[in-house]
Amino acid sequence: MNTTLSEAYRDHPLHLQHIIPLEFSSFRTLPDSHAWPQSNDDNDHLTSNGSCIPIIDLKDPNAMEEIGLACEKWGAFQLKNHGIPLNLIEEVHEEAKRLFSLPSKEKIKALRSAGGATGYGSARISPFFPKFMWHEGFTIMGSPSNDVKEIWPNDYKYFCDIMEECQKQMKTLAEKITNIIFNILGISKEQNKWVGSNNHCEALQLNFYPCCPDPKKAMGLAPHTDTSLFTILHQSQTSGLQIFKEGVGYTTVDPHPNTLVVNTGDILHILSNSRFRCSLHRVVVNDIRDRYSVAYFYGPPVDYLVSPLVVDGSLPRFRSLTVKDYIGIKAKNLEGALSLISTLPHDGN
Ligand SMILES: O=C(O)CCC(=O)C(=O)O
Ligand SMILES: [Fe+2]
Repeated sequence: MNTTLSEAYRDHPLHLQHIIPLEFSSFRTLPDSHAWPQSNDDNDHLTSNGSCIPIIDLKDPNAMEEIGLACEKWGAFQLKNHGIPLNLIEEVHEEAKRLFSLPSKEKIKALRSAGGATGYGSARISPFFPKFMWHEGFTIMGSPSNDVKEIWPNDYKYFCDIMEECQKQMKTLAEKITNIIFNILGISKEQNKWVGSNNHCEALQLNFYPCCPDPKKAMGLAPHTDTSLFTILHQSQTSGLQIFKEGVGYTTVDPHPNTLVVNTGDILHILSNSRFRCSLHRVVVNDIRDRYSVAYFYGPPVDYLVSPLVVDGSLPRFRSLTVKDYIGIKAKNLEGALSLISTLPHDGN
């Protein structure tokens, strides 16, 4: 399965300039290549503006109802009592720290290839923006051992074991969340036989946002929505993730150590016929501390036909298409992808 997700990306190669991150630690000032035009809403860096996404206890009897409301209102929620051991998450962050603190010439040994999916490199959305991001990442689809062996020939196994365990635990949690969400939407077991099998799409993404000399002008991760059904994310104790909400603007998601952020993605937005938002989010950086996050992207297999769920005689707002076709459209159009498959004129929502 993972090979097929990698294959879906192989058809859309990137240029090296959009894969190789800067050697960030060697810059005392922000290079022009990474200086973004400032907008008014950038003034609220690292301040929570009062309105925030709900924290939901997975063990609460009302969890299902709260998840439904959060997906409708925000396209995101934070989850506690999620079942993933905190020490495992901490070890993932420790391993990420071990990897990202290496000099560039070491990390480059595991560079994602132009048409590749796994490995070290800049964010996949980079080519869509005029400036570069203050970010580096490591993407894992399947086992990362071949790439990590290039960096640590005699010491790659611990990293791989931790990442594998993390993917396993994330998958179990993702299946629980999917069952809840499909229950809310009234999607039958027949339509979701892939849930709980090994026939699904998943990717683990380690993100690193180094401390930045001029954070107000820099961008950690530019605004985007995730392509997945949903994404489960853990951020280190440094804030930076912001979610956009109509009428509110960008809202900082404050980190809580034992809480995971769940962001709904494009596939869920299409499946729910726009009932659930796909959260537009970005990451801002700071000049005090490095920031790490780990994201687990989850969704149906690449050959799954994504068809909007129509209820009460409503019309489908998107044409049906396979996950692979959607990945292809998104790889060429990023945020324009939803509008391109919309059945309504001038509407992607
Ligand atoms: O670092 C974060 O908090 C967000 C990461 C993210 O949005 C992504 O990896 O798609
Ligand atoms: Fe994201």
